[in-house]
Amino acid sequence: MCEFLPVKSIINILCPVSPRPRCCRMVLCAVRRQLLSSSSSSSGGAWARLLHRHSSGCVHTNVHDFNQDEIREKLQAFPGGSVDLLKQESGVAVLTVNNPSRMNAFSGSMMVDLEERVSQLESWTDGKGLIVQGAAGTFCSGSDLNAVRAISNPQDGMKMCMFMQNALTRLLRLPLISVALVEGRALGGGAELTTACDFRLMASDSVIQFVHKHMGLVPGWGGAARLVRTVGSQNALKLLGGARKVDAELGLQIGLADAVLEVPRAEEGAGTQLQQAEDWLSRYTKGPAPVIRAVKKVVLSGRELPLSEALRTEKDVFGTVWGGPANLHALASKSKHR
Ligand SMILES: CCCC(=O)SCCNC(=O)CCNC(=O)[C@H](O)C(C)(C)COP(=O)(O)OP(=O)(O)OC[C@H]1O[C@@H](n2cnc3c(N)ncnc32)[C@H](O)[C@@H]1OP(=O)(O)O
Repeated sequence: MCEFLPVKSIINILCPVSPRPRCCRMVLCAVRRQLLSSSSSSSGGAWARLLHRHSSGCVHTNVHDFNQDEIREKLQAFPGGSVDLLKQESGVAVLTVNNPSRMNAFSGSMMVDLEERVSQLESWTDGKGLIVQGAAGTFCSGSDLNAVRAISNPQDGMKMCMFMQNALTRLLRLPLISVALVEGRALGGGAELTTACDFRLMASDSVIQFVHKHMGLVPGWGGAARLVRTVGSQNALKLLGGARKVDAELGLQIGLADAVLEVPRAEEGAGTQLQQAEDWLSRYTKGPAPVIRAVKKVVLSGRELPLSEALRTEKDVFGTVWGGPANLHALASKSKHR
């Protein structure tokens, strides 16, 4: 995955017309000089990265041959199932991977659906939280093996991989606090999907398993990189190298699971697992959206950026809430934190 946009591409974004007017050429020369001279400094790099993200919203645009539209068209040739989004007034949305006849395996069109739903969530300014679940009591059995067989050539495999890395990276970077509600099985790409959420809640009888090794593969949707950051490299090596089944107990022990949900028993009044997930998440999504979103942004920048850049981002995000309505209200109410 490339983080930096080449200087040439930045220049093209700033002035896409050709031939460029003389006045434009002079300004662009100065910009190019500045970018090249500061490319080794963190501020130049940060600026280039920022431009890159803002210009495309896409993680892979600077990788040779990555053409989102072309890949979308290819993926649409493998239809079936859907990825559904329900935005609720509470500010918590529910994203459902829905292909129950194949244990919620991802068809090609579902990959395209997923990317579209992520785009919708990116522009949902009132959002605070997200629950990702599978339909009909099981999470997701990875990519649809019928589609995998049909696109088993390396070129198409790479394209699918980049498409899903892009969609899942954007999912994790949403300014929403996200949780994967794992019921039944999360296998292969399904296990990778759980790592694209901030938290994982496992039903007591559920299993997360990176079965890639058994398929002669390694994760390709960004799941290995995220798994290492979540459970550490030793545990990640065990889970990937042994294709080890992670039940709820092991999940809690290694930090892959954040909580285990009760088996719902109507007579005892335990809510459905979705209701339990909403209750669990509510401790983090209680409060005004700008504050919750700011929390996610500072944690995200702390996780992804070098310290100097993370500190700068933290300052910028702080500036968006300092003196804001929630801050002024708290000051006026002289709240005590006992
Ligand atoms: C970079 C991404 C890498 C990947 O994700 S590779 C894919 C990894 N996933 C797998 O290999 C899952 C293979 N499936 C299984 O192990 C089992 O089906 C599974 C999920 C444990 C469920 O077992 P059972 O409860 O016994 O149910 P079952 O096998 O009869 O499955 C019910 C129907 O679902 C289908 N299914 C399950 N997983 C699928 C998949 N990934 N792609 C396509 N179809 C899939 C399965 O073929 C069966 O369909 P049918 O009833 O025979 O028509």
